[in-house]
Amino acid sequence: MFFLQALKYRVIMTEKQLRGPNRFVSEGLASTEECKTLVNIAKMFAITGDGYEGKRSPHTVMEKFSGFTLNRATLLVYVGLLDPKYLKLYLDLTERAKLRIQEFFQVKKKLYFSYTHLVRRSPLPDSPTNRTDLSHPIHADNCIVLDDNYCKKSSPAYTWRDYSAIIFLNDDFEGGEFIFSADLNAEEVQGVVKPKCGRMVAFSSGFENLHGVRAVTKGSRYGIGVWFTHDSEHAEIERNMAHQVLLTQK
Ligand SMILES: O=C(O)CCC(=O)C(=O)O
Ligand SMILES: [Fe+2]
Repeated sequence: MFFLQALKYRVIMTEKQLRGPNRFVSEGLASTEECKTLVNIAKMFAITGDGYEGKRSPHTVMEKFSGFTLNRATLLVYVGLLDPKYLKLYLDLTERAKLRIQEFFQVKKKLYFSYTHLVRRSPLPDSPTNRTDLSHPIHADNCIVLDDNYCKKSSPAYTWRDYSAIIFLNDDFEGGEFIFSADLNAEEVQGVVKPKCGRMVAFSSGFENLHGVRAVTKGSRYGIGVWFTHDSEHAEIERNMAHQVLLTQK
């Protein structure tokens, strides 16, 4: 059902256009049908703060963040509230992302999923459309940026993350561009990625890849964040559970 449209996967931006190391943007990872399906599922099941320790607005007070974690998708299938084909699609799409990342970066060492998170970002009703804050301030994914020259690789940062990716699912909203920046204030933006169904931005998770998200000023932005690690201790156990649950559904 999900492969009605042949996918033409291709890398559209690399280090040169994005002006920094270990980063790329690709298209055609997901079909229109697949994006629509996942957006609809998220509309039904995303919960405020899911995957953000319950916080409604973890990155800016101007927006509401709702999540649909792999964990909850699995649970919903387990209790019979979600058709297993949707969990399978969630797994398949993110698996495709992993293969493409391994291919592009020529990853030789074993790579594990570490965390998978479908997120909706929506402006709160009273937030102005001309706001200048970011939906997600500039940060690195595996260390805490203390200043423009130093990133501390210690808790509460997810220090084990080696590669990061965002799979975008829609474009019917305003703002919400993903940006790579040379500095914490987004004064020197190196690359701008406009979300769109099937587009993916992927990069190594360290200080070399400072990034953030511009304010979402209208509508809702849906994307799946996927993080990978070489450290088996931090492999996503929810993914194994999801596969186990799918086996019992046959
Ligand atoms: O949603 C995005 O485009 C980026 C999110 C992000 O950088 C993060 O969650 O660490
Ligand atoms: Fe990030």
